[in-house]
Amino acid sequence: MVKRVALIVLDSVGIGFSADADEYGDRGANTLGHIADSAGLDIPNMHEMGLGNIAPLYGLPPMGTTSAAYGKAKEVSHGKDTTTGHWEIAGQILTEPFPTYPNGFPADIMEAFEKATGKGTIGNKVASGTAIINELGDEHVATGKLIIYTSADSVFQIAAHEEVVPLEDLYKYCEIAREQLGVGRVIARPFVGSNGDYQRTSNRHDYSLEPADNMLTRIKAAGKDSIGVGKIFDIYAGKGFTEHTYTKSNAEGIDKTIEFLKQDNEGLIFTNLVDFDMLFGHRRDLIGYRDALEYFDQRLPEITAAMNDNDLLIITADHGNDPIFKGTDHTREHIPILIYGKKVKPVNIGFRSTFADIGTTIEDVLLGETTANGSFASMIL
Ligand SMILES: O=P(O)(O)O[C@H]1O[C@H](CO)[C@@H](O)[C@H]1O
Ligand SMILES: [Mn+2]
Ligand SMILES: [Mn+2]
Repeated sequence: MVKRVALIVLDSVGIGFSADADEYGDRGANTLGHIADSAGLDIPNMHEMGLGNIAPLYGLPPMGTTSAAYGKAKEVSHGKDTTTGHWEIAGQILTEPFPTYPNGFPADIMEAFEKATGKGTIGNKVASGTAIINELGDEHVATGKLIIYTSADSVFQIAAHEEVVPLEDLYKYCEIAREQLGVGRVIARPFVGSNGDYQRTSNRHDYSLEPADNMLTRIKAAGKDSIGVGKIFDIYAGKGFTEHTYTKSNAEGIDKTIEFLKQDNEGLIFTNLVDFDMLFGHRRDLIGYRDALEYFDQRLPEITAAMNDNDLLIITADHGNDPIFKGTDHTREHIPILIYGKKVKPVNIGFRSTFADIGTTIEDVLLGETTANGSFASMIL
């Protein structure tokens, strides 16, 4: 009987564009495939688990026998952002996409925000976060006006210098925007530096819309532990958790996951490792992305060593972010699924028709019931 599941989302680690990728301009994208092909990928642990059995990956040929069950899934929801991907994993499918603003936010939205915060704004366009703080940082420091920007995702991002706008104030302005807007996420983007040379800090904070009832709320309602590690808590707007901890890096996210695994808990430990996406995917940093994957793989044995015999470890992703693809945005891709556990049969769970099969399976094994079809529990246990 499975008492505990550790679910780790490698943020943006997609495994090839999906059939509907054209709708997103993403035909040809393949995050893992292109990294393996262009940079070489030395990840013996995930290879052994069956990563190369899911889809062709250069240098990672399919294994005859794998150490984990493996498969992949496609996204049904309309959207390719973090919130949409995570919500679908937990069982909530978005038929109406969150609104996006490819031409910046309309005047009425900006006026209402300026009025409620009492702050002026600059920017208001689609931008890369590291580029726009260097472009507009000096003006922001001189005038105190908040830098507002968005992307292909449904995001309202507010960048401000930590010494010009205290963090508390920045977070307050984000809360105001959260109340005013229907975007998927409002994101605080604090930075430091001077004279055209600015760097973001790890005090980023995300404000998501509140999800419907999902895997998390049902696990919590059943009296089990529901533990969030990293930005997981924010992605679900804090709904459905019994405990959570923020992290500042993939390394710390892995440390915290191991700490929780060593504790006496029962239920779900749910971790998001965002560096893949934030530091490397959006920056189109192929080598950085490759190195981050190799680092995770090196630490995988520490994670599995901290597991009890009846625990399950599920490694997956939420969308793609191919570091050699055009632009700097997410890519519409399938997600890999690896399921490891002492009692897991190392089978191919196939190509799942929705990310939600992951959450459905977790509810199936932890609660003994599901609210949807799609559990692969009977294949692996
Ligand atoms: O370029 P930066 O600021 O990293 O922003 C990226 O991060 C956002 C949220 O993950 C995405 O929507 C994209 O805009
Ligand atoms: Mn993401
Ligand atoms: Mn992202």
